[in-house]
Amino acid sequence: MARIAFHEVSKYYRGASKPAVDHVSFEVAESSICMLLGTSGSGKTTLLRMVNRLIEPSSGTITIDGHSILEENPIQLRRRIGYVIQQVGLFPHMTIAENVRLTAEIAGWSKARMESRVDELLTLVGLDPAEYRRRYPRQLSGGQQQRVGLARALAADPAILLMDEPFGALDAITRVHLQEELQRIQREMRKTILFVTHDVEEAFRLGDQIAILSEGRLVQIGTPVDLLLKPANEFVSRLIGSDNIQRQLQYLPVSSAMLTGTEAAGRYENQPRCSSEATLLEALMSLIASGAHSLIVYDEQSQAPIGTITLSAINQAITTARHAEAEKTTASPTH
Ligand SMILES: Nc1ncnc2c1ncn2[C@@H]1O[C@H](COP(=O)(O)OP(=O)(O)OP(=O)(O)O)[C@@H](O)[C@H]1O
Repeated sequence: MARIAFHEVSKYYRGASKPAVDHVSFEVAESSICMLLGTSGSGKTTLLRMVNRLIEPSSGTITIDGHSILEENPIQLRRRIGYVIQQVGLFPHMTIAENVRLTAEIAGWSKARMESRVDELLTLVGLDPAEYRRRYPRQLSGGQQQRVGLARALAADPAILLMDEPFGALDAITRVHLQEELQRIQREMRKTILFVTHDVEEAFRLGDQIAILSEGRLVQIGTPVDLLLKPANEFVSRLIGSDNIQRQLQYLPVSSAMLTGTEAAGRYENQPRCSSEATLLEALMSLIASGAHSLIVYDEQSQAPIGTITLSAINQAITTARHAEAEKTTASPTH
């Protein structure tokens, strides 16, 4: 259990003319990933670090499962919250196993349990324990060190993970590998994750929800599809590139372009199939690969046919979204 709720949270740093975080309210559902996305200085890190009380809010409340974190001892609180940062921060004079074990020790695991736990964790993050447990941090690449950072954060089995640009310093290929690893681990572990990034692609790839911040304020929060289909204003639209064709294909569901009823009538015979949960890109690839004029869209749960999808319907959906965006931009030149 770990639902995080922010209620009217603000942070004023001493001497600053504006708040770093300004009356922010939203919730992160249990076992979900919420990405904090925004330009530099928008308050992402400040908001994140208020959850484990490395920074105290000036006003407002933060609750975990309905209980205010301000009423909890900060040390106890941090024991049940994993924290991963870009600089990793491994102890250089300790082996990898010792670095990971330290967190498990703090959490009070028995000695025997700890040994197997370290190996389990290293395996979980894709490092062979036999090869890596005796190495020192300097003998690991940046990506491998970040894997250890994740293992260490998971060592005490926290329900919550706070991640602050953990993959920001890695090259693009390693970053995608680690994002995929995190997705795999999350399918198994179901943590509640708050993840700071300024990389839109990363936010879309990992986020169940994306919270968009600007100048300390929460501008919009929603699923990647919500943001693509209904960006709250031009700032959001520009930030996420809502008119980016590739992004639309990658993230919009088949349902946003599907033909139903009379439009689709008579087309259910002998056509290749496509799941209702597929993306437009997956549908497009199937259309190209099969050479078919259309695909029958099947409901993922009931397996009943619910419509069809064609190349021109996909084109139409994307064109409509782009026109809607262009009209919005013309109507409201400022955000
Ligand atoms: N300790 C501090 N004292 C005073 N001001 C601070 C402090 N830490 C951050 N700030 C200011 O608060 C604002 C928000 O900073 P924060 O680091 O939370 O933003 P961010 O969105 O995480 O930025 P970045 O992506 O560049 O890390 C910035 O204007 C920053 O200068």
